[in-house]
Amino acid sequence: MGEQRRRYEVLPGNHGSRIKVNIRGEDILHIPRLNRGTAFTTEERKRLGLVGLLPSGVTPIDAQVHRAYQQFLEARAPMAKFRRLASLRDRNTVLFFRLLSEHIEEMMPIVYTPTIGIAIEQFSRQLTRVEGVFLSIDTPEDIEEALLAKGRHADDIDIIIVTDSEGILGIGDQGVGGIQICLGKKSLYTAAGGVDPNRMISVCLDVGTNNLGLLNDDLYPGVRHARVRGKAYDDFVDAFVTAAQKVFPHAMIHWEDFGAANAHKILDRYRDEVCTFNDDVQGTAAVVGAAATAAVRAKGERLRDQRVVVYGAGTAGIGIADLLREVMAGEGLDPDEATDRFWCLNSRGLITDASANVRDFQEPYARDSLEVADWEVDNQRRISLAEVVSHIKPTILIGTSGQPGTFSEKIVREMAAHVDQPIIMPLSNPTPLVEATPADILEWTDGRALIATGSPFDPVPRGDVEFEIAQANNALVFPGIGLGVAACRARRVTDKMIVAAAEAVASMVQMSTPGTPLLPRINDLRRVSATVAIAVAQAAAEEGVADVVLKDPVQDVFDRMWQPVYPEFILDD
Ligand SMILES: NC(=O)C1=CN([C@@H]2O[C@H](COP(=O)(O)OP(=O)(O)OC[C@H]3O[C@@H](n4cnc5c(N)ncnc54)[C@H](O)[C@@H]3O)[C@@H](O)[C@H]2O)C=CC1
Ligand SMILES: CC(=O)C(=O)O
Ligand SMILES: [Mg+2]
Repeated sequence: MGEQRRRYEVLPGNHGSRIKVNIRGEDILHIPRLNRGTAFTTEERKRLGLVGLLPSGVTPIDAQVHRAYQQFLEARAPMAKFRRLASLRDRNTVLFFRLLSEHIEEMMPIVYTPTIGIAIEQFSRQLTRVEGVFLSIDTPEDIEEALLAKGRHADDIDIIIVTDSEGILGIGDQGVGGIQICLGKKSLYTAAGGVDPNRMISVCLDVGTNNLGLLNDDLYPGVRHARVRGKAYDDFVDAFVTAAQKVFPHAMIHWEDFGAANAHKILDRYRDEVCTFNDDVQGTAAVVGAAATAAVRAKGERLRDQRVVVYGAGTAGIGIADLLREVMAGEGLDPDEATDRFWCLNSRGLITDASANVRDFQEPYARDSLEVADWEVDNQRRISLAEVVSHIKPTILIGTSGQPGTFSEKIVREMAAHVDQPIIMPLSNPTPLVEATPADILEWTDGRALIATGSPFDPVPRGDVEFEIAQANNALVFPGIGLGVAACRARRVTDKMIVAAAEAVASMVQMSTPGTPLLPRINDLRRVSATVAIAVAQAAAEEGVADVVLKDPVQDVFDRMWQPVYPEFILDD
């Protein structure tokens, strides 16, 4: 097996903080998981052959964190901060995660949305060493070798985060630059969910790109042709899943930012066969399900009584509708009644049974065209959001369209004219793509709206109240789902496990005073993730898909969470 495996081995237990090493000297400083820079004590330097390779002073980790944080602050622009953090991550794993964990609210917008969107767009220009596995559709025979090249054994990997980069956030096709979204998600799996960073790999399926800017850029490092579609694409994905299962049979495959045509299709193709999870479909659904549940509870209502408009009926939007529908069914609605609570729009307006090019996963939500026969259409023959809002008087409005500013003042005021506390969630990322800003929504609703956004927003002061804005981002749930799946060795990720994650998050929300957010705060991510993990593992056991039954779920999940502390080295002779 690979070189890295032989050079060191993370021993089980103790939160991943005992490591057997059989290398000495400079090699240790070059492996981020082993390196601790000037924090190596004098004694360790002697044992590990590091004498003379570092300045003689010994810096405790707290001082290192302080220094790294000052360097972070000195970097002004978000991308400069991003580069600082990426470079630290590539030098010293423990210090990077200690810093990130201690400043998660401040640094998440750098390692994740919105700054990650810029990093992805600038990938070709900013290219440095990137961690990850790149699989090319032009050489599918190399897939297994490439997965093995990471030097990990069958049991070493819990999560494979994979993208084909067609639908990166709301910024579309980004070619191999999409690997950065996998790295951002990977950082959060560890910082929030305590998944050992060595137990994950990031994969980019390079199937070409239809981004003409990239195809015409000499610096673009991906395969230089248009996206391959159809059978060749499906066969490539299949070859990847087969190889991934063979090489890492216990790993959950996390799909990220596939295009609308493939995301639901791939999930449906594999969900009953392998342990697999689509973050945009299921992770987003769980967090929005939690926010919606918390909001209706605060209003003393139930989800089954809501009228829901989904603006942007793609990967995320329909995932959300599917989950809310399942919760409504759990509250006693039959499936048709539950489906009838949704009005979904795509770029062609309201989806009806007369709409063209309706995708399979959207079809259940197509409205009866007779019901809307006398509604007005715009000059492109579409039934617009404004028209839907004025007829339906929705209680919940969800934005997953990637279309900035589309929740206009007129639309929001119209919604608020009929509903006491409208629930409005403009979820599109990164920040510039938000359908409406929280400050505007609060202004247009006289502070009555209950809001959650996909990217972070500052609190909004209004009169005596400061409104904290919930961040309804799948980051609040996917780390806990991955942790829970790994802890109980789940063979599948079922809908009930996703609903359990949503319920776990909703149960942590206390909306006792005006202005409190609809979801737990980002500072609380580690506790949220552990709570989600326990709920997911319990649901997996109830569903009969867990290979390991947790005897003491709290202790078992906590024991599994990797902690950013420098490891004890056990020397191999
Ligand atoms: N907050 C969160 O956790 C998440 C947020 N998102 C965000 O949601 C947005 C969409 O992402 P995906 O669902 O993955 O993309 P997608 O491409 O699968 O779906 C976008 C949908 O929006 C529709 N659309 C486009 N223009 C429209 C218009 N003018 N009016 C109405 N609908 C329109 C498209 O037809 C499509 O159905 C992105 O900005 C993404 O960042 C996605 C996943 C998670
Ligand atoms: C958050 C996320 O997964 C997205 O915007 O695609
Ligand atoms: Mg995504």
